[in-house]
Amino acid sequence: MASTTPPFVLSLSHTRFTIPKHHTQRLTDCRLSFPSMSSFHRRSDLFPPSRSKFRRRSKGSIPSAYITGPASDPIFADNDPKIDDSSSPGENVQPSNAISWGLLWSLLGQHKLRLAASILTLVSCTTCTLSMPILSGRFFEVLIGVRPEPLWKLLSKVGVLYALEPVFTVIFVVNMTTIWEKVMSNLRAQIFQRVLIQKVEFFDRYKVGELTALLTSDLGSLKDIVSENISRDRGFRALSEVIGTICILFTLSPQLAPLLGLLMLSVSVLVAVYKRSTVPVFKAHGMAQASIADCVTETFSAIRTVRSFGGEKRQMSMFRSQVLAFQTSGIKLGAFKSLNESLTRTAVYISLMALYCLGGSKVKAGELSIGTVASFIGYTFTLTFAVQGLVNTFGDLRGAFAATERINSVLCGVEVDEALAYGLQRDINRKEVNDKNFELFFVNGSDGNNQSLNMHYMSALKSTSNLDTLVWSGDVCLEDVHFSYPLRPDVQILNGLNLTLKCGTVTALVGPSGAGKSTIVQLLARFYEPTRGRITVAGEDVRTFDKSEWARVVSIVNQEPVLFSVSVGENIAYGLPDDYVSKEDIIKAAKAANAHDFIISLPQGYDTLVGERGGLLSGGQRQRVAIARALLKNAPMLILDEATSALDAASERLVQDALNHLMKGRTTLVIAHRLSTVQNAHQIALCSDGKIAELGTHFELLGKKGQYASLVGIQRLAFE
Ligand SMILES: Nc1ncnc2c1ncn2[C@@H]1O[C@H](COP(=O)(O)OP(=O)(O)OP(=O)(O)O)[C@@H](O)[C@H]1O
Repeated sequence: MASTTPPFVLSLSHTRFTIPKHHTQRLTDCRLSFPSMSSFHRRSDLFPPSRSKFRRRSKGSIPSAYITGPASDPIFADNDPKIDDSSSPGENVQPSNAISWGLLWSLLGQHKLRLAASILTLVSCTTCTLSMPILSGRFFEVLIGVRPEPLWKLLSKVGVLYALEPVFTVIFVVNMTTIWEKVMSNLRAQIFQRVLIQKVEFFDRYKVGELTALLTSDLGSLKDIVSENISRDRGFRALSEVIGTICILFTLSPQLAPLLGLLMLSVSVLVAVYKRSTVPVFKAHGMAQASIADCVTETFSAIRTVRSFGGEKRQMSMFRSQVLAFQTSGIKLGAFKSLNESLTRTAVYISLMALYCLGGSKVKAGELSIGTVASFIGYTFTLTFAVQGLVNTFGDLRGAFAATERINSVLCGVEVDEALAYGLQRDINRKEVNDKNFELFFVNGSDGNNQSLNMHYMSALKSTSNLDTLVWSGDVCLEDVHFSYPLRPDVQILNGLNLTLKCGTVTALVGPSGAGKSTIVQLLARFYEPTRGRITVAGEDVRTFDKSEWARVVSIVNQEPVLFSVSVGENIAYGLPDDYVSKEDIIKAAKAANAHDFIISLPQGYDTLVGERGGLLSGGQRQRVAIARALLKNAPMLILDEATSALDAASERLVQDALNHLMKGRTTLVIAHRLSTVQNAHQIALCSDGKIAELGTHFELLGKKGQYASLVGIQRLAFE
C-alpha cells in the first residue's frame, strides 16, 4: 500500500536523513544499563521510514510468527514449544511457583565445588569443636593423676585444634557466603524477570510498593537465612554440633545419653509446635512492612499532588498508622521470639540439672569417670548454644518460608504473559546476545522457571514473515473486537468494534470520554488482548507474533510520556534499547523532534539528567524527547494518544511540527479531544458505546450531521 502524506502534515521534504547502509548486529551487545553519551555507537538504521530497510531479523533467523492449528509450511525449531490444538493459551496452565526447591537445587548445583568445600570444612570445624570437651575431660583426668598421658602432649593436641578450628571456620563462612550471595543474585534476577513478564493486568492488581517489597524485603529474608546462620551457634554448624554431640554422648555413656536425648527431643517438639503457631505473625509482619513501603512510594511519587492539596498531614497520619501497625506486629513477633528462646534455655537448664544429679551420683558410685562427666558438662553447653541457635534458625526459616509463600502467591504463574515471555526467552537464548548481560537469568539445565509456562502458548509455527515488512506494507485491522478489562470482566468496554488503520495513513479516533479510545490503544499496543475478535496486520493475527517483536513495530506517544531518570541522550537512545546508538543519530532524532535547541541549552547538553520521570523538563520538552525517542525507534506504526493536549500554544506548535515529521509514511492512530487538531486526518472514526459509530473524513462526517458533527458544533461553540 502506498504511503501518502496526510494533508495536514507540514511539508518537511527539505529534511532528509541518511540511512546507514550497513546493519549493525542487533542484540549483539545488549545495552541494558545506560552508558554515557560518549559510549553510544552507531545503530543499525534511522528514520525516516523506509520500507526498503528492515533492521530487524533477517530471514532464517528465529521465527517469530506462530498460529495454532495446521500450518501449510511450518518453519520451526525442534525445541519450539507446542501444545495440542485443543488447548488455548492459558488453558490447563498449572500455577508454578516462582521459587521452588527445584530452582534452588539448580542454582546451588552451579557451585558444586564450593559446596563440597563447605561441607568438608563444616565437618572439620565441627570435629574440632566437638573434640574439645573430650580433651577437657582428659585434661582434668591428667591433672588429678588418673590418666598417665603427659600434659604437654595433651596440650599440644588442644593447641592444634584451637589453631585449626578458626581456619576451617573462615573457609566455611567464606564459601557459604559466596555460594548464597550468587544464588540470591540469580534468584533475584529470576524473580525480577518473572515480574517483568506478567500480563499488564497483574500490574493493575498489585501496587508498585508490594512488588518492590517482594524483591527487597521478602527476598532479603530468604538471603538472611544463610548470611545470618553461618556463625558457630546457628544454622548448619549448630545442626551438625547437635547431631555430633548426641552421637558422642551415646558413645561416652549409653546410660546418661538417653535422658539427655529425651530432653532434647522434648525441646524440639515444644519448639516445633510453638513455631507452627507463629507463621501468621511472621506473615503479618511482612505485610505490615510492605504497607509502609507502599505508603512511602505513593506519597513521594505523588509529592506534587500532595503539596498542591496540602495533603502532608493526611499522608503523615497514614504513615503513622502503617508504622504503628508495623510496630505492633514487630512487638508481637519479638514476644514470640523471646518466648521461644526462653523455652529453649529452660529446657537446657533442666538437662544440665539432670546431668549434675545423675552424673554426680554415677561418679560417686564409681560407674563413670570424672573425665567423662567433665566432658558431658562441656557437651551440655555445646548443646545449649547449638539448640538455641537451631531454634533461631528455625525462626528465620519460618520467616523465609513466609516470604517465599508471599512471593509464590503473587507470582503463581498463571498471569505470565506467554507471548512476551516466549519471545524474551528466545532473544535471551540467542547466541548473539552478550551472555554477560543475561547470565544471571540463566539456570543450569533449564531456561529459568518460565519454561514450563511457555509450553502452553503456541502450537505450530506458520511463517517467518518479517513483522516489520508486514506493518510497513499492510493495513492494521480491528475485527469484531470485544473487550472487558480483566479486573472488571462484567463491564464490556468494546463491543464488536471494527476499524481499519490503512497502511501509511492517519486515522483519528474521537468520541466522548470513557468511550474506549485509550482502550483501543492498549489493545493495539497489546498490553491486553481482545476477549473476542482479533487484530490483524496484513491479514495476520497479531497474537501470532511474540510481544517483544510487536513492541518494536509500534511507537506510542501519549499525553504524559515517561522518561527515565537518566540523561536526555540516554532517554532518546531508549528508542532502541537493545542497540548501540551513536551520538549523531541521537542528535539527528532530537533535531527532527524540535528538541535539539533546548537540549543544547541545558547545563550538560545531551548528558543533562532529566530527574525522576523527567520531572526536571517541561511538559513540552518531555514530549519532544519522547518524539525523538519514537523517531529513533522508527516503528512503522504510530499511536498518538492526546500527545499535545497538555501543552500551551507555543509548545504545541513545536510538538505538532515534530509529530508531523514522525507521522510521515507511518500507519498512525491519533486520539484527540480537540477535533480541530485531527480534521485533516485521512479518516476519522467516532467511537461510541464500544463500537465505531461513524467513519469518514472530516467533511463526510460533518455532512452526516451525526454525533461527530454535534461534537464539532459543541467545541466550536465552546471556542467562541
Ligand atoms: N485498567 C483498567 N481496568 C478497568 N477498567 C478500565 C481500565 N482502564 C480504563 N477502564 C475503563 O474503561 C472505560 C473506557 O476507558 P478509556 O480510557 O478507554 O476511555 P477513553 O475513551 O479513552 O476516555 P477519555 O477520552 O476520557 O480518555 C472506562 O469506563 C474506564 O473506567
